Amino acid sequence: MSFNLADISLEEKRRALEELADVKELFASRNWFPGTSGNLSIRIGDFHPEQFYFAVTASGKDKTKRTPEDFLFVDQYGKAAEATNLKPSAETLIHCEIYRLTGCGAVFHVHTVFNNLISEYYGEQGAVPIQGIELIKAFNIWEENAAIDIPVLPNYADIASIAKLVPGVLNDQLPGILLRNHGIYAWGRDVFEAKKHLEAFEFLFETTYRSLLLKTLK
Ligand SMILES: CSC[C@@H](O)[C@@H](O)C(=O)COP(=O)(O)O
Ligand SMILES: [Zn+2]
Repeated sequence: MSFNLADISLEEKRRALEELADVKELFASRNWFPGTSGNLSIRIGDFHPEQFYFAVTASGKDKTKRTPEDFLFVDQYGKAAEATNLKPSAETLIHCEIYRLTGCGAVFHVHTVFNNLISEYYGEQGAVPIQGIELIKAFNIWEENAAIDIPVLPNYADIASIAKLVPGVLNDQLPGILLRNHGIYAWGRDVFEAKKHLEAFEFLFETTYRSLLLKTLK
């Protein structure tokens, strides 16, 4: 089995780029890309763990702007799958690993104040424990008073070293991983689901932060 980027219809590629541009614009309006941080991707075409393609944000761009040079297509190794001067996100290998292991359709990464503070607070522990908050249902976990543990990985400078740790912490039930003092990776079947998951994680981080602070006032 082998296929090329050229085998995927222009219509599907155009739709993926438009969806990415729209969600990028929305997240930018929430100040979710401070200082050019963050990266987004959408998978296109067929999926086989050993071969797939996705559109990803180009590295180092001002992600609050909409330009013709915002995205490029890469393969399962994170290498450009077309002739381009653009460089894929420096963190593309983490997207590759998440796609390879989950077969999901979209991966979103943002740096926010709340996800950074919470990742450091629980960094040593290696996971953020959250229980009994309604929005856990956004992850399709419906039991009453459900408890989740959001994994926190060390923020190595070498992205390949972080990517190697992903299989060890991946949990079928939970579409997200924090990098310590860095940000969150959230994913889903498609853009709608990945966005829903990312929003739920951010809500849970903010709630956890504020509730820890409230407890100090007792
Ligand atoms: C400029 S700070 C952010 C980067 O170091 C990185 O963490 C990030 O999220 C964006 O990198 P990029 O290569 O633009 O995808
Ligand atoms: Zn980042």
